[in-house]
Amino acid sequence: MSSCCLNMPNMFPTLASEDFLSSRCIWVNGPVIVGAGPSGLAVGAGLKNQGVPFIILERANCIASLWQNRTYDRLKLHLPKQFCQLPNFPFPEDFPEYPTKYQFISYLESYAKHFDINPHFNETVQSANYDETFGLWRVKTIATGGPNPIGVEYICRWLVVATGENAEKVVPEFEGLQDFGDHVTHACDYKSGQSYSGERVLVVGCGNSGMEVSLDLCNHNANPSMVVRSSVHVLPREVLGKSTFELAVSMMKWLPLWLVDKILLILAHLILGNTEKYGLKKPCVGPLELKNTAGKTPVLDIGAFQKIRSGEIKIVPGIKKFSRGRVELVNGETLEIESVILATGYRSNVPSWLKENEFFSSEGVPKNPFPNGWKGKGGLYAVGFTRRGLSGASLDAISVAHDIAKSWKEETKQKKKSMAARHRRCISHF
Ligand SMILES: Cc1cc2nc3c(=O)[nH]c(=O)nc-3n(C[C@H](O)[C@H](O)[C@H](O)COP(=O)(O)OP(=O)(O)OC[C@H]3O[C@@H](n4cnc5c(N)ncnc54)[C@H](O)[C@@H]3O)c2cc1C
Ligand SMILES: NC(=O)C1=CN([C@@H]2O[C@H](COP(=O)(O)OP(=O)(O)OC[C@H]3O[C@@H](n4cnc5c(N)ncnc54)[C@H](OP(=O)(O)O)[C@@H]3O)[C@@H](O)[C@H]2O)C=CC1
Ligand SMILES: O=C(O)C(=O)Cc1c[nH]c2ccccc12
Repeated sequence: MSSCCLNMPNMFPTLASEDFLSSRCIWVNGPVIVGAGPSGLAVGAGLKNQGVPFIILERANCIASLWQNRTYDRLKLHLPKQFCQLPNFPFPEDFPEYPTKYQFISYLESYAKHFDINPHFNETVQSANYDETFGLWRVKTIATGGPNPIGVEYICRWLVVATGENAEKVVPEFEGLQDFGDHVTHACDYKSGQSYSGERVLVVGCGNSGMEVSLDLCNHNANPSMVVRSSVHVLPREVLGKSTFELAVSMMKWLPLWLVDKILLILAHLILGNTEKYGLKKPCVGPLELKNTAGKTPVLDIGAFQKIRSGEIKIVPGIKKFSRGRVELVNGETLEIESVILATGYRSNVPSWLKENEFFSSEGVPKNPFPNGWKGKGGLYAVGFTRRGLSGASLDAISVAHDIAKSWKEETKQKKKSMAARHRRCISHF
């Protein structure tokens, strides 16, 4: 058992909270991990391997909810599989170079089963506070799995934040969007272009989501116009049959970042031609530098660019305003459209629940850059905020599980020693 119910007011009088609905307060003998995505599962696996008990709290009703509930049907990993597997459990050998989302989900299900990880589903963390007096975290949740929602409070020494860089969708405000009509969807709710067949669709945003949604729309006989309001790097997913990402990783071992960026841009030019000619202005900063500094992922093209070149995907500039069935662009052009898909990205939700501002920034990511952003003070940890996708999450998870296991073992040993001493004192009294 990793946790037990306590009558908290007797044990820690100052920790009891009047304004909290809950009748349940649970002491966790180990860390509380928030989020059962790849990051949370990878930390759980590392802790299991070292015999450390823990609990995982997950707001959804399943593991990897981003992948299961908030991605479209035809999604594939866009980095080769060796960069996407989690620690201590390789992908099955028959997986293709770029596994489908269903293969990835099935791998994650096997991962959880293999390490016997059983998250608490339907439990959303509402707040987490550090109690300086006791050196403990108080994590409050609402559990909605039963007939009525109940509040639960967990008390623990270690808190692992694994809620991801993509926890909430970004929905920008546009003038007149409320008058446009009902057909406005965020990319996280887009499943397939099937229901858009024959429609004129405005796709807002030209990151990997905007590009891949536009491509999928084309493949279902819809007519997408994609908004490029600033700039974007488009790289081919592969160069002469070899993954561009893998090539970049190899070059990074020998060459400085700026040079790798230059080489990537030359290769992209050789393979795709001049992308700027089609309205895809390039950022001033190179693709990897931009990923590292601003978190903006370059597009790894899987076919959208060909559709842009052929005119099947139309590129349009920024949006001025919407009206019923229409959008007006900053260049004065007006488009008649049936639907809007907002491929406008995601953000962290950490600031909404973690009461801490030393380790995490106001954007909800660790302030320290990679590789130093995984450990805060007072037993606080972060996994999966490196802007380095699944491989970054795996590296974090290994460091975090190792560090927690070390201090859990030390503290457990000390607790055992003091209990033995107390026991001896008791015996000597008789
Ligand atoms: C469409 C898409 C495709 C991607 N493809 C790739 C790829 O090919 N390769 C790659 O390396 N990366 C890719 N990424 C990046 C992606 O961030 C990682 O793949 C991965 O999902 C990150 O794992 P995570 O566990 O950190 O976050 P998530 O997968 O987002 O998991 C976080 C979990 O925390 C839960 N949660 C959030 N808030 C709370 C709360 N308050 N209480 C309880 N639970 C909470 C969420 O429900 C979620 O299940 C992609 C991202 C997107 C959006
Ligand atoms: N196959 C795969 O593996 C896939 C991976 N992903 C990953 O998921 C993550 C999220 O990607 P994505 O969803 O594309 O989000 P991104 O944050 O990468 O892109 C958001 C896009 O929306 C634009 N945008 C934001 N606000 C506005 C606005 N008000 N008006 C016009 N445009 C706007 C941005 O433009 P600007 O740059 O000007 O701010 C940008 O082009 C990335 O890491 C990506 O790599 C996504 C899809 C597929
Ligand atoms: O798909 C993503 O969002 C990722 O973060 C994967 C990723 C990590 N580093 C990169 C550099 C270039 C393109 C994708 C990635």
